[in-house]
Amino acid sequence: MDIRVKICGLREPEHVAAAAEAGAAYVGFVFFEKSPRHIGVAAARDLALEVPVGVAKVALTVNADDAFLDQLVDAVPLDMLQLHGGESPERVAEIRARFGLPVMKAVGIAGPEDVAQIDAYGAVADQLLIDAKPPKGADLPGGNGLAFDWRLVNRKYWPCPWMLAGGLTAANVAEAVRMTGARQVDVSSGVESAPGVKDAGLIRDFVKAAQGQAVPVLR
Ligand SMILES: O=C(O)c1ccccc1N[C@@H]1O[C@H](COP(=O)(O)O)[C@@H](O)[C@H]1O
Repeated sequence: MDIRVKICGLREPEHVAAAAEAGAAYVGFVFFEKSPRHIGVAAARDLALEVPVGVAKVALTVNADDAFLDQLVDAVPLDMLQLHGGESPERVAEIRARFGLPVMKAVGIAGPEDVAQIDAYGAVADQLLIDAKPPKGADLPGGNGLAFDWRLVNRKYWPCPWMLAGGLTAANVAEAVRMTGARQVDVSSGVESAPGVKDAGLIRDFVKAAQGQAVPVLR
C-alpha cells in the first residue's frame, strides 16, 4: 500500500506542481499570521485553483473563529480543514457540522500523558494528525521541524485515519513509517531550504522516500 503524503505550507504554484507531480495526496495552506508559511485567503484561492483533481486541498487554521472560517470556506475551494490549535473536541464537532468539510485535528504529543487525549478527538474528527508538542514559548503550534518519540504511537489504534507529522525529512521518513505503522505522513520544514521557503527537489525527495517504503504488517 502506498503511503499518502501531505506537503504543508505551500505558497507558490511551482511547489504545488512539484508536490502533485511527485504523487502527494494532499497539499496544505497555512492560515496563521505568525507562520513564515502564512498565506492570505485571496492568494490561497488562486493557488487552490491550480491544484490538480485528485490532490486534496487542506486549510490549516489555529483556533479560528466562525467569521474567518466562513470567509475561508466561501472563497477557497477546499477538501479538508486542519485544526492545529487548542480546539476542544466540542469545537471540532461544531466546525465539522457547520462547515460541511472533513476535519483533521492535530494533536501535539511529547509523552505518554499526551497520547491519552487523542481518543477524545478520534471520536469527533474525520482524521487525526499526530505531531510533536511545540516547545514551551514557541511562536508556532506546529511547523517547528521537531520530531517526537515515535515509540509513543507504535501499535496504537484510533477509530479514524491518522497522519504522522513533526520533524519528518526524506532522511528519516522511512524509519518513522517503519516504527509507527503510519499510512499517511505530513511535512513542512523538512522540504524547505529556509523557514517558509519550499524546495521542489526536497519535495520530490520526500515523496519518493515516503512512498518507497514497504509498509510494516501490524498485528
Ligand atoms: O507549518 C506551519 O507554519 C504551522 C503553523 C501553525 C501550525 C502548524 C503548522 N504546521 C504543521 O505542523 C506540521 C509539522 O511541521 P514540521 O514538518 O515539523 O515543520 C506540518 O506538517 C504542518 O501540518
